[in-house]
Amino acid sequence: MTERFGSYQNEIYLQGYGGTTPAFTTDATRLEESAADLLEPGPFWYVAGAAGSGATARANRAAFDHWRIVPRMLTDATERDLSTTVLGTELPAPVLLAPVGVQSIVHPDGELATARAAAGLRLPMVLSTASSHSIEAVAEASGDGPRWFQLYWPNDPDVCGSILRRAKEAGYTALVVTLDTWTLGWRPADLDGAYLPFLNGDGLAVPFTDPAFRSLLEKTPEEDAPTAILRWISMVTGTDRNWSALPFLREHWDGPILLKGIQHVDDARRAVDAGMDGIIVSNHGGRQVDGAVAALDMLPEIATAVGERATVLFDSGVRTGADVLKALALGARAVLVGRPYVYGLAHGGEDGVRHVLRGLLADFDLTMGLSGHRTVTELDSTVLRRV
Ligand SMILES: Cc1cc2nc3c(=O)[nH]c(=O)nc-3n(C[C@H](O)[C@H](O)[C@H](O)COP(=O)(O)O)c2cc1C
Ligand SMILES: CC(C)CC(=O)C(=O)O
Repeated sequence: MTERFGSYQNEIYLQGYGGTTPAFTTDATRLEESAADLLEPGPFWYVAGAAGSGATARANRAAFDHWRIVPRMLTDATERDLSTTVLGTELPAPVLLAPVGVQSIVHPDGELATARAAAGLRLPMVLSTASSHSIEAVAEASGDGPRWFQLYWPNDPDVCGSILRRAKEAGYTALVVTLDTWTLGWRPADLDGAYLPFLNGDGLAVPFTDPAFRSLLEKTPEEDAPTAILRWISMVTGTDRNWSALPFLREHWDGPILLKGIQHVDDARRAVDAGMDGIIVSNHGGRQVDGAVAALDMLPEIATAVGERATVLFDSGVRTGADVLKALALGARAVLVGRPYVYGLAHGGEDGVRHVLRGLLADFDLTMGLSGHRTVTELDSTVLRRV
């Protein structure tokens, strides 16, 4: 029996006796609205924004509404165990923190605060290559907390090998390789504000602290930031890393590897045939291809095709406990959540991230219990109705 996450509900109600309420909302929609009041337009829209008309970001949310939970009664679900194991990492609940770069644009502590909050809850944080703090600094903040590393894949083998080595040495256990962002999608909100955080030097701590990357530069990033920034951007953009390059990653990483951004069942099969341990069904939160299919709509087909042979994770649009339940019932082993915890970070650093995550876990715990489920292994598509 793991911690009863639902008890956060009682904790909040009891605070009411002392005359206090949560520092900020527990509602996902209002959370985004209040982050808009808090942040400058540039950082807010960088986080909240999406590709093009936002059709895919909206579709990600709408897809959850086509599935409804069918609650069961008198099932003795008072004692629940939400724990699971994902590629050797034990999770108290099937939730990970999605890799989100440049977190210092919403709070100076950025990924350090996120790492502390995640570690306190024993939820894995997936650290982005575009982190505002170094691999090692975030590892230190994470302590003995579970941590994975996300790779934006540099086309220079020495730099790539060096970054992977550092991540491994710093205790990141699984590698997430993001495939859907080999160049940035068309993001009107950022374009209108002419806002791209990297050009201010945000999100470059990983390459700038990397000896192999630094050795390629005539002047250090401290002496000539623009040249270093452009060199890095050119290294991680482009499509010259392809399926046949995957063995390079295997040679340089001795833990599990997952491919993130898989949306087609044939790509899922290909990933597994190439020996990958897992995939993340994701459309990057609708930030890349406007008009792309909702990630949830592809999940059942992909999970059916490869779920026996590899670990299938899911992100893009998860906001509530019901969303977590639905994604698991449709075949995901666990979900990753992105923007909500970043809004929490904006509101209150480490405490803010913790509040958002505890809220999501409590909501999931109560939704599980009230729908009659004691463990996540009980969930399959029969617990849902398509409407
Ligand atoms: C501000 C921001 C930065 C992101 N940076 C990265 C990144 O560096 N690497 C990555 O793989 N995905 C990145 N993502 C995508 C997330 O990992 C995830 O796929 C997406 O946010 C999930 O959708 P959600 O925000 O609807 O939960 C980013 C997303 C946001 C909102
Ligand atoms: C391009 C990245 C560095 C950040 C990202 O993935 C995103 O903004 O969606």
